[in-house]
Formats: sequence, C-alpha cells, structure tokens
Amino acid sequence: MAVYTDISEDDLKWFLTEYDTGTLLSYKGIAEGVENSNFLLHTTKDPLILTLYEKRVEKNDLPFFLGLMQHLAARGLSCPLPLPRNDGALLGTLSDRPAALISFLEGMWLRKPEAKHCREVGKALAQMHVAGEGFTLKRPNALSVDGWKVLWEKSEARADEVEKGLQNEIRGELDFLAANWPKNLPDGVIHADLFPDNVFFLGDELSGLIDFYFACNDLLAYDVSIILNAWCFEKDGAYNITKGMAMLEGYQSVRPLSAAERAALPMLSRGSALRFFLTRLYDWLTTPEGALVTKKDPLEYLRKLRFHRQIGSAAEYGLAA
Ligand SMILES: Nc1ncnc2c1ncn2[C@@H]1O[C@H](COP(=O)(O)OP(=O)(O)O)[C@@H](O)[C@H]1O
Ligand SMILES: N[C@@H](CCOP(=O)(O)O)C(=O)O
Repeated sequence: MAVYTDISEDDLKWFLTEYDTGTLLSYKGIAEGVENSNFLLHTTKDPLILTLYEKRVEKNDLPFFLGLMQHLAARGLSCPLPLPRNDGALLGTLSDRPAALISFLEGMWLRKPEAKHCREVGKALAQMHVAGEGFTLKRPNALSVDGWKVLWEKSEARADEVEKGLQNEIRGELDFLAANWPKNLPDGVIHADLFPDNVFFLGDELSGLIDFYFACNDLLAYDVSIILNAWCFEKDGAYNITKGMAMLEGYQSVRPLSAAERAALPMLSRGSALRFFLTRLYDWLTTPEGALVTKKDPLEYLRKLRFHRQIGSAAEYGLAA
C-alpha cells in the first residue's frame, strides 16, 4: 500500500480543472510506496502520477522537492517533472492534502539487481550530485546525527522488545557516531533514499530516479554509503563486493571521490545503516497491526551496521586504490 487518503472522482475532476491535462479517462491507487498516497491517472494527454502528501512530509519542504525535480530534469537527469497548474503553482489541494501532478516515468524497479545495474545506479547518483549544483533552495538533513537521537528517544524504551541488548548497543552507537561523524567533506544536494524501489529500469538500462521526498543538503559521500547499504547486500546479509566495486566504479566514472571521502566511507556507511534502522524501528513499533502498509525489518539494518563496524578501510567495499 500506499493509499492513505482516498479521493472521489468528482473531487479529482475538479482538481484537474486547474491543469492542462486533457480529460480524465481513469485513475487508480498505487499499492507501492510508504510515505505518500499515489495514483496513476490516464487522460486524453500523457499519463500522470498524482501524489497526495501525507503527514510525515513537511508542507514547507514541498517547494524544495518539486523545485529540485525541475532543476535536475532541466540539467538532463531522468526524473519526474512536476506539472504546473494554469496559475503556475506546482502544488494544489485535494482531499484536504497538499497534492501535485508529476510526469509518469516509464520502467520498473528491479527485484534482483545485478552488478551491472549497481554500476548504472552509482553513475546515476553521481550525475544527480553534479546536476544538483546550483540549486538554490536549501533543506538541511533532518535525518542526520541530531535527528537520529530524536528518533531513537521515541523508540528506546521498547527497543529490547525487538532484540535484547539493543538499548545499550544503539545508545553507544549514537554516542560514537556523534563524536566521530565526518566534517568538511564535499556537500550538495543528495537523494538520501536511492533504494531499488526508487530506480526504474527498462531492460538493463536505467530509465530514471523517483521519490525525492527525503532529498536534502548533506555530504555527497553519505549518499554513496546509502546506495552501498541499499543495493550491495544479499538477502542472507552478506556484502557483495562485486556489486560494491561496480557501484563505486560507476559513481567515480562521473565524480571521483576525494581521499577524505574514501577514508570516511566506513563511518558514513555505519551512519546510514543506523538511519534506516531507526526509521524502520520506529515504524515497526508504532504501525498498528492490520495496517495496509508493509513494515520493513529494522534488524536487516542492524546487521548491516554491525558489518560496517568491522570494516577497516573502503577497499573492503570494493573501492579501487
Ligand atoms: N513519476 C513516476 N512514474 C511512474 N511511477 C511512479 C512515479 N512516481 C511514483 N510512481 C509509482 O508509485 C510508487 C510509490 O512512489 P514513491 O514516490 O516511492 O512513494 P513513497 O514516497 O510513498 O514511498 C512507485 O513505486 C511507483 O510504482
Ligand atoms: N527506503 C526506506 C523506506 C522509504 O521507502 P520509500 O518507498 O519511500 O522508498 C527503507 O527501506 O527503510
């Protein structure tokens, strides 16, 4: 699932009068996704995605997300483009939610990505980092070290229900990362959630990136650590160095990592594993039984975090010297 808010056909038709979309032929809710309600619309013109922004998305951040998609698309990155209303605004209101129409991107996400796909993802992330230069709006990363503490405080008391000993382990990890978090690395606009379900392929060719709703300004190499975590581990928890090597080669074919970024990669990977552990843990503990949304396993990211703790240098991820 992600259809948290239902819409009526009459309300949708009324909403569309503000846009140059052609006539509505059909619409349906999209089951995938976690954060927002998404619908696929067929009209007499191009197909469109309608997104209703739900409670975890801060309304004040929407101009950043939608403006970023425009900025990246204008610089040649394949990503959805928000459709302006007749008055030029990118946002409207539907069923009492902020709502936007964005272009439909062809392709589908890969359930079993291989090393060749990881190379394409690395390359596309670097292209996004380069294309993001010059984007003037700013959005600090709410899910970095300070945000992790806030999130942890909401789950801490019940953490041992998920695994005994977690309270102590995570407290120690947060203190360690706060004391050792890298500074003075190159920063810019990062995607911050470039998981397999947010990258579309047509055959083996990457057709585009979606879901910019965690995008923010942060360390570029932190985004690299996120894709290593999201793409390069197998279902049994093993790190696949062939995938890591391909991904890092793909990234560096567009934007070579500096020596300081390379050295920081194990720490950044530890941090990004903790970040996804914490959001998943919070959702795990708070999503009511029977809710239609599929809960993601926090322990998957705890295992990744433990793996990164014993990494000596980025060469162990497959980073060429
Ligand atoms: N621009 C798009 N083109 C095609 N499909 C899309 C597009 N945006 C979203 N989708 C579909 O909607 C699903 C959920 O979108 P996503 O942005 O990941 O939602 P959420 O932010 O709720 O996680 C995607 O997996 C995809 O199937
Ligand atoms: N990628 C995150 C969850 C966010 O889901 P998305 O559907 O918005 O990409 C995770 O796996 O924990």
